[in-house]
Amino acid sequence: MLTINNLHVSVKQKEVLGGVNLSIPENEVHALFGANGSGKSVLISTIMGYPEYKVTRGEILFRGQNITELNIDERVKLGLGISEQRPPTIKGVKLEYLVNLLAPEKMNDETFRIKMLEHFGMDKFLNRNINDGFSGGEIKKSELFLLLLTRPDFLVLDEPDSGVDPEHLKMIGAMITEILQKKKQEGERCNPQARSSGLIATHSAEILNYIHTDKAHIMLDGKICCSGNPAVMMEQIRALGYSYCIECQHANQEEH
Ligand SMILES: Nc1ncnc2c1ncn2[C@@H]1O[C@H](COP(=O)(O)OP(=O)(O)OP(=O)(O)O)[C@@H](O)[C@H]1O
Repeated sequence: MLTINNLHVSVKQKEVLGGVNLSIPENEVHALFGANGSGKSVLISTIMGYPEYKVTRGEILFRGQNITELNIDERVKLGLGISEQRPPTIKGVKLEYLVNLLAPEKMNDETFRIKMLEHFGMDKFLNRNINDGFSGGEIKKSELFLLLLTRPDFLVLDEPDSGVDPEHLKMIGAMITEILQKKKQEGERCNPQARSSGLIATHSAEILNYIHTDKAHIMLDGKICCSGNPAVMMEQIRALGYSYCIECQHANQEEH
């Protein structure tokens, strides 16, 4: 569904991604690990088309279409959606305004109001400016809530578990699972196996206790250096740290 070929990205004339290759098939959710500054957020921002990140080489394909040169809004219309690591505070714009803009019919839908607004505790935030004075966990919830309204076909999440306590983590996991539920087409029977695809950057991998991920990748110095089973990889990172990835990569380079 998403294919990235030899992606090189610069910011302020400095190369920060140096040849990323990644492929995420339909119905799969992948995890992205990597030390601080390894390039996870840059990769995610480039997938979404944030203009400060300049693609100098390579391409991003979404469902076979080259989206490398498309604007953010064009990518969103094609079905990409993001929850940012540090979303902005928007003073003067109430959350309710965005909800009405994105999905006006939902506000009059009783099932939605009970299931989504009350269950996820979002009703009390509707009347507040977006993210203004929200706690870290509340910001994550509010981002995911907006994604729940649009249910993108491909979800990009930048550290949805950072700064979230264990109880809220469970709720964040439930929200992500709900977003990933494939939109049911009219007349189509619900297939619980069918879900949207996604890429989740995480340090702690705590969120992966609540969401099934099919594969994980480790970023090192602006490249994906390793891919494999998410649980096994996280166990190795916990035991050996990212310095082991550096040693492993050096050993591989010498071998070749
Ligand atoms: N706007 C920017 N201006 C200058 N450098 C940037 C900018 N955005 C990213 N970088 C640099 O790109 C590199 C990768 O940053 P990135 O935010 O992708 O790391 P990360 O893997 O997400 O780290 P963390 O886990 O700490 O969030 C870093 O060296 C960072 O300083």
